[in-house]
Amino acid sequence: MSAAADRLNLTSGHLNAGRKRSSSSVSLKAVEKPFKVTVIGSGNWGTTIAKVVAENCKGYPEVFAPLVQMWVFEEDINGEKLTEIINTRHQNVKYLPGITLPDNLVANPDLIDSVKDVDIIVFNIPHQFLPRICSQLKGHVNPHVRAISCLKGFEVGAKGVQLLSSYITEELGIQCGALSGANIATEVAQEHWSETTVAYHIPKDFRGEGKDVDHKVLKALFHRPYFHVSVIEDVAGISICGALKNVVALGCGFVEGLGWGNNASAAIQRVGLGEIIRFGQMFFPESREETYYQESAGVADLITTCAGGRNVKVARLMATSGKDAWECEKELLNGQSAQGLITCKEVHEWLETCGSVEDFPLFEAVYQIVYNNYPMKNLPDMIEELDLHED
Ligand SMILES: NC(=O)C1=CN([C@@H]2O[C@H](COP(=O)(O)OP(=O)(O)OC[C@H]3O[C@@H](n4cnc5c(N)ncnc54)[C@H](O)[C@@H]3O)[C@@H](O)[C@H]2O)C=CC1
Ligand SMILES: O=C(CO)COP(=O)(O)O
Repeated sequence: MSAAADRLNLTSGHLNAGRKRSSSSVSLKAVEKPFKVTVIGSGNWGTTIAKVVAENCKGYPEVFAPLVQMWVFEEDINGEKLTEIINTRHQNVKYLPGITLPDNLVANPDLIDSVKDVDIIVFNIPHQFLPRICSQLKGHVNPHVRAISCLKGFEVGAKGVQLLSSYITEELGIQCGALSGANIATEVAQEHWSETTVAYHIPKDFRGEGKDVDHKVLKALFHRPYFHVSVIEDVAGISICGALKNVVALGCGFVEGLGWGNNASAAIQRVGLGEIIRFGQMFFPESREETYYQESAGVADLITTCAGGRNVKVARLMATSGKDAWECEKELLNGQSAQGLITCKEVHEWLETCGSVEDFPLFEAVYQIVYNNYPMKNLPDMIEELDLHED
């Protein structure tokens, strides 16, 4: 095969604005053995990312095995199995209705079978389910498998606060990066243009170009004409922002639900961005401050989530109805998860453990409103008081 024929060109037309990141035009060598990919998760974002990945695996058979499996937490939908509906009608009628899925995407209810002989696992489930999924997968995943986590959250436990990618690496012994960005799932599924950030460290046991997953392979796996990918190294930075912007979005929902308008929402986002960056600097010093400003996973994700995500909707309903968070989540989301409700508790527990609650007054205020019924209208004072205390 000639050098030219042996290379694959993926061009996005996406400008690199002088940042240190992967090129938008990827020249990719055909690989020794096409990578087999499985997506674990089939919710709103899980199904959307499975669609993206399946489109690329079909489009680049020199690089990826065309058939992509999606592990589905099986459910009965009006007497039919969700997996059967997906495999026959090519729609996830519960979590991504109205979107046709590629026919090379196969739903599998058997977690262990779905990762058999796989090279790349894309994790995409609500983060509260990750520990159980990892414990089930233990012993069934080869150490050379590579992974990307699309989850937004942290794992807080005996080991302190952990990135979910690090948790996957520790539990399964596999290298894991992250994908995070300003990506409301339904907009991506409808193929409206958006950007995202993938972050991945090349592991010590990297087997070489054409044999192992590198930044070019990841770009080929996720980049679509409607979904522009930048690949960087800062796994911590993109993961911290992805997790914490959900907490900030709850704060925005409270002030919007109270009818305070755009100025109040912008104030919450300003304070929130400061706390996100401080959290990164205090607990993940390897994260890079420029990631928060320059990448889709940074301030852009904060803006889109606070404008139209599920967390903001749940918090708005809490404010307008007086119902608690769990009732509002149930009423609005039909089985989907507002991850900020769990993350604000995990963050509170971690900050309490290390005596840093007062350094994060917004995160603390959101926690107190969700779990201890503090009045939302006191939010400005809760932030202000703690700010003064800090001085
Ligand atoms: N939906 C969105 O717009 C975006 C979501 N994310 C993140 O992606 C991650 C996954 O979110 P979604 O796919 O939207 O999930 P989702 O919020 O739609 O959750 C529903 C999923 O959870 C599954 N599930 C329910 N009980 C389960 C159990 N016991 N064990 C395992 N799975 C169970 C359901 O089967 C379904 O697949 C989250 O961390 C979220 O923050 C990131 C970007 C965008
Ligand atoms: O992460 C998201 C957008 O990037 C989605 O946010 P919500 O979970 O609040 O819908």
